[in-house]
Amino acid sequence: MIKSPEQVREHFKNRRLTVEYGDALETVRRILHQVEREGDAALHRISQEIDGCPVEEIPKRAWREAYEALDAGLRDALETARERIEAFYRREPVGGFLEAGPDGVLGQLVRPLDRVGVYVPGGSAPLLSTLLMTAIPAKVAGVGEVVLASPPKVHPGILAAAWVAGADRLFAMGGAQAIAALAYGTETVPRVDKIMGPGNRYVVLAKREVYGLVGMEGLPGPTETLIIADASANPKLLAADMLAQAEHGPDSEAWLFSAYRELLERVADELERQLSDLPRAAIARKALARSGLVLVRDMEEALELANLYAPEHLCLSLHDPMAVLGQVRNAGGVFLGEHSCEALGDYIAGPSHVMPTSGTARFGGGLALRDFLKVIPVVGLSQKAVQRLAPLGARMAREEGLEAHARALERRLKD
Ligand SMILES: NC(=O)c1ccc[n+]([C@@H]2O[C@H](COP(=O)([O-])OP(=O)(O)OC[C@H]3O[C@@H](n4cnc5c(N)ncnc54)[C@H](O)[C@@H]3O)[C@@H](O)[C@H]2O)c1
Ligand SMILES: N[C@H](CO)Cc1c[nH]c[nH+]1
Ligand SMILES: [Zn+2]
Repeated sequence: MIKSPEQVREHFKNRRLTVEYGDALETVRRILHQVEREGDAALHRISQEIDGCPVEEIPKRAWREAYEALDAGLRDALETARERIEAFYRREPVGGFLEAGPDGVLGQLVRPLDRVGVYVPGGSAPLLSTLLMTAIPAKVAGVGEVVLASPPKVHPGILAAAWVAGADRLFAMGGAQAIAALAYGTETVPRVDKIMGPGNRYVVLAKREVYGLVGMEGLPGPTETLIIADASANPKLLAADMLAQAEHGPDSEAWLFSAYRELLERVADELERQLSDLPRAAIARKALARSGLVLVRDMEEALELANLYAPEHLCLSLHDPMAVLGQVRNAGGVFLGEHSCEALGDYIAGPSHVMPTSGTARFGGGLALRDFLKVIPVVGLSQKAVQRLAPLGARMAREEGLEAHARALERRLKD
């Protein structure tokens, strides 16, 4: 069960979108094409075929009723999560600038997106936390309209979370057909400017296919975690944290790297013990079979492999995690110390749990306020600056063979 660094290095080097496996892409393209061409008729038909019912919009009245029916414990949890997520994103620095200098005015306007679609997974579990973790930052950013999509039958917890997050509309639709509806628009579903949120292979592949027609924050897919542990770590907590991500789906991954063989052996035993009464044990076992325990030489090798893998979650279950934080280059999010576990990040720590997977943390980060904003540069040069800069621009234009550009610049020059 314990793997060597050599066994995993090649796998890590060749990592690609997990979602590409199988024939899902063909299915996704067919669904996208049908919804683009036929609108609502195809959307309802496909939803009926795959998810057993047509698409419907769920009115806000039903969200409020679901919220009012919550037990006090869940209501408190959702409200506390909302406060913490909001407070976190209010701290993100995103301001533009407009500065008058010797050359006139230069700056950047920062504007929220008009309409954003948020996909809330609901296939294997109703991820109401994902709704909060995506719709709340959208609202903090000032997005005009937040349109939610989640597979039918929508769980009451998702309706309540929509109410807590202050979203605008909610459609019971899932998978590639939901992404198609949000990207192309139909008679009933409004076309959005950007689609945010994670999902399974159908959702991720559909997002990738419609990129360009709409924006997106990235391609967050099946969850993954990589823990680096030293001798100070508690095997029971390590096993619990691995299982917390492995239970998401058979295509999830949960890795533990340590230079302490005895610790890995104790975690292996502990995994078996904890799996014995875990409701989603069968799913978790499949995920663990794709990942597992790795005996590394030392901390340096652990960090080198972690940066190569670029995990969604990097958990530093170390006596002194701050000592190695500076060496982390590729990760969706970092969790410091065994108490700051990833499951806290999933629900209530503050930062969104929507993070890059399948190695996309090499070039993308966790969901941020700026994902909901556009930056618009502003140019307002003075006459004096134009006299100095236009000849230089004209010279560059002629080098590019663009005479009209050069002349447009030279017409600004005063004798
Ligand atoms: N990276 C992150 O930030 C993050 C956060 C939360 C969840 N996740 C991941 O999101 C994923 C959620 O997946 P899920 O399946 O539970 O929910 P989902 O809502 O993403 O997918 C369910 C939908 O998939 C479609 N579908 C299923 N089988 C199909 C088939 N054979 N053909 C066509 N369409 C099909 C159906 O329309 C269904 O409604 C999990 O892998 C989880 O790990 C990631
Ligand atoms: N770990 C998942 C992906 O980051 C998010 C999640 C939602 N609910 C529980 N967990
Ligand atoms: Zn999780």
